[in-house]
Amino acid sequence: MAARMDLDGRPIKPMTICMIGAGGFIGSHLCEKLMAETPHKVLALDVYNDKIKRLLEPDSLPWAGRIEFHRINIKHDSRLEGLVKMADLTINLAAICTPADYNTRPLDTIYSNFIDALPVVKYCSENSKRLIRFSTCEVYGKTIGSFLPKDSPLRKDPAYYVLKEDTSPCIFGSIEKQRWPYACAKQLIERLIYAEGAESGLDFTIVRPFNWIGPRMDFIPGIDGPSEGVPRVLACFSNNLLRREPLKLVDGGQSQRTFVYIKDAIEAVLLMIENPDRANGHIFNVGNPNNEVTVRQLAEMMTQVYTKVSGEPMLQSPSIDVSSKEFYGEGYDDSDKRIPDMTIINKQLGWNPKTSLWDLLESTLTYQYRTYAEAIKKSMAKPTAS
Ligand SMILES: NC(=O)c1ccc[n+]([C@@H]2O[C@H](COP(=O)([O-])OP(=O)(O)OC[C@H]3O[C@@H](n4cnc5c(N)ncnc54)[C@H](O)[C@@H]3O)[C@@H](O)[C@H]2O)c1
Ligand SMILES: O=c1ccn([C@@H]2O[C@H](COP(=O)(O)OP(=O)(O)O[C@H]3OC[C@@H](O)[C@H](O)[C@H]3O)[C@@H](O)[C@H]2O)c(=O)[nH]1
Repeated sequence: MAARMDLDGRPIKPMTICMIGAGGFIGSHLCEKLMAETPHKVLALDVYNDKIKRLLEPDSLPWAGRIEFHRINIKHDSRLEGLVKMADLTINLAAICTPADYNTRPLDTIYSNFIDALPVVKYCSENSKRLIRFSTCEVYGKTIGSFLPKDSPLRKDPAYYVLKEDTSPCIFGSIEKQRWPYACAKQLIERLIYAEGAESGLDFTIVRPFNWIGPRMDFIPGIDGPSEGVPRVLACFSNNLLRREPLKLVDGGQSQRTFVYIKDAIEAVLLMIENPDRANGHIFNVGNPNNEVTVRQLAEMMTQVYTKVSGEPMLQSPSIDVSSKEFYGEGYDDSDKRIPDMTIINKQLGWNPKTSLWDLLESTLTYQYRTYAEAIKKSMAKPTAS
């Protein structure tokens, strides 16, 4: 492998990365990228490894010896400190991060996103190790514009909705709205890490992903996850399409999101990993401001793309409206609109997303169809117990 250069033209030294949550959606793509394109070594920590199994076996793989899986629950495992010490850099991805869990398991959500993340910060700080912490765009909560009267012309002014790392406030709902423990826990750990940087000199980078989507995201209920489980929207809609059910639009599907292709986003993370001088001390939005849709538009586009990749005809009524109470239960609330400001990541790392929403849905739904269509047909053909 030719020597890799950083953005300032210096050769990049091979490093050891302790990746916590490496078996998840983002972790699996990051491991794949690091194995295929870099000389770095990964200590992959997770409770599951299904999504990275093909990187771990067999021993003849070109990167064998550079990735090591450790089945560890970071809540209670004394091996964690030793693994952080062995690495040059720790990346913490571990979290409960599906909205259906926030209002139904708020305690687990707070523990997972704050309490369980504390020792990782402590070990990095005490041992002078660099930390890349995965936070979320949800720390912004709702936009300022959402509080303006519906007909206010200011709602069209980007100053009232574009989300900037260094100036936008974090606006959450009331305590009864249990959508927000996740965002609040993520915000507090960001503040703690920032304070460790200021007071103890911790080298940190905070990543705020804006709806990264692609293959291997979450699970398909009843196939590789619980039948009653509610994953994030990409997997919910994929499941509906695969089962030929209408897509469920929560509260009319009026909320807006910007979606970025996982492979574009991983490029940004690799730049952070390999350019510490440009990434340390920064908080980065990572998203695609050009891919904004309402959830209703997302449903329409996914239906069209799925029809193309599967060759199956569209349903007569491709979507239905459901209330958030019915879908998520009591206490659900929502972010209205999420457009990332890209100034900081552009200036520091020169990164820009490339893939359009149509193209990323086409490759993702092709993957979903190839991976799950047969298994779903078989499971639906089985007689159900009466
Ligand atoms: N995907 C996105 O668009 C998105 C958006 C915003 C924030 N994030 C953040 O990025 C990170 C990764 O997200 P993802 O989409 O890959 O989610 P994911 O659920 O696929 O991955 C999280 C992984 O962490 C592991 N994990 C959880 N608790 C653990 C513990 N106690 N010990 C060991 N492993 C544990 C899980 O088993 C899972 O494999 C999370 O912190 C999430 O909050 C993701
Ligand atoms: O079947 C569904 C699922 C979801 N939705 C809606 O689709 C939108 C997106 O829902 P997702 O489940 O993907 O999650 P959200 O974008 O709300 O939050 C996510 O944002 C960033 C991360 O930190 C987390 O991964 C998660 O909290 C929401 O408005 C939700 O109500 C539907 O209308 N129908």
